[in-house]
Amino acid sequence: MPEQLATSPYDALLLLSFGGPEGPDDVVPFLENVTRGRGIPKERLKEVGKHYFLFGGVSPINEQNRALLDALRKDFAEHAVDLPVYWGNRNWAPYLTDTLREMVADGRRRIAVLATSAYASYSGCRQYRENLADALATLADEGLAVPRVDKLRHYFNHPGFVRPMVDGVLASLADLPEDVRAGAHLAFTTHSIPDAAADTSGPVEAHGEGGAYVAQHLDVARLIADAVREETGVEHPWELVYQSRSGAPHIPWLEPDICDHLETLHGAGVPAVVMAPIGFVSDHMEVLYDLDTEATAKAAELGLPVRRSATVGADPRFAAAVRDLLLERAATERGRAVERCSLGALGPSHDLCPVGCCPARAPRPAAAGADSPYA
Ligand SMILES: CC1=C(CCC(=O)O)c2cc3nc(cc4[nH]c(cc5[nH]c(cc1n2)c(C)c5CCC(=O)O)c(CCC(=O)O)c4C)C(CCC(=O)O)=C3C
Ligand SMILES: [Fe+2]
Repeated sequence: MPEQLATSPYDALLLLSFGGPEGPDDVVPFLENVTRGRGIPKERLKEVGKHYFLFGGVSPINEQNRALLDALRKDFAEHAVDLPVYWGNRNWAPYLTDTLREMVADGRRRIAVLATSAYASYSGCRQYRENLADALATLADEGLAVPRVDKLRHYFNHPGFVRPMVDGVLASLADLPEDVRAGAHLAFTTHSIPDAAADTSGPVEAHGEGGAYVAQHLDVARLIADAVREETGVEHPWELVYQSRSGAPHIPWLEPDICDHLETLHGAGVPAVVMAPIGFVSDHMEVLYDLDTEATAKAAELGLPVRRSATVGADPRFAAAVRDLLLERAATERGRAVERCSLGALGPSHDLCPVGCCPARAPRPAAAGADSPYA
């Protein structure tokens, strides 16, 4: 096998995701799983439950992950990457712990993990690492062999993540009525998180206002806006805005919200907006409800033409990026110098989250980082 295709030391890839309900009876238990110990107001939970019921109690996220699994297996098969791909979720079946148990039963000892979250932050990175640590602790309690898990680096600035979104924004612009197209703004959106979580996101050196979370999103937004300008010859003004806020109103979260932003733009005479959900890997419920339903209704009320651009989902270029990240990390673990592909100003992210990266409010064990209790 040629050196660049060697997947050693890994014997499996694990797709680690959020999970979502697959029918009306799943919605409440799913929300209980998501919010356990997180202090989200009851009213907010009732509201979010309604979003799911509006779609028959089914989140699209699981189907999207199944499509991504297919895309990964196809890509690996076509490129002679002989590695089994598994799937486990934080909040719904197939649960992470069950998948890891199955992987151990299959003899997997060294696992590369791809999380369906591209950026730094407690919710997008450390929380997944805590879930991995909890699952490994359960395996250890059951007397099972504890596999080693390595989380692949953040891919927000990998071309296989950015380029499909550039195409998505171009398609949305092309879909706008011609008379408003040239004046359209690009509203890049991501999940709002508490200001305090943003400010401490990423390695300690990146802490400060907005932290790595905001800096990484700004870098991606700029990359996409630049590529769109190159392609269309039109300079579309852009902003990074937020969506899906939860938590108590007196706690500051990242702003402005997309709906307020649409109102501001409309008030300023902007003729059209493309909403580009760069914070998300697939068109899951946060996209379908918060953008396609709520923000789109807001825009209709204002008489503002909007389009929402696609996330990467199961794009073959994203699957190829995952292969690239996997082979890059495998080579690194074998002690080889390897090219680390990235676009933009920030450079490739670290492999191992350092101590103090994206801290939790209440410290808990987290796997796959410099402070991991596991080898
Ligand atoms: C940064 C981030 C991402 C992106 C990174 C990643 O993808 O991981 C993300 C993704 C997602 N968030 C999702 C769903 C939910 N998130 C919630 C709550 C929260 N999210 C937060 C942050 C994030 N969330 C935060 C700071 C909270 C507050 C509570 C807490 O500190 O934990 C709640 C509770 C109710 C509510 O308050 O909305 C729900 C139902 C789904 C599934 C969608 C589907 O079903 O299709 C996905 C992909
Ligand atoms: Fe969330």
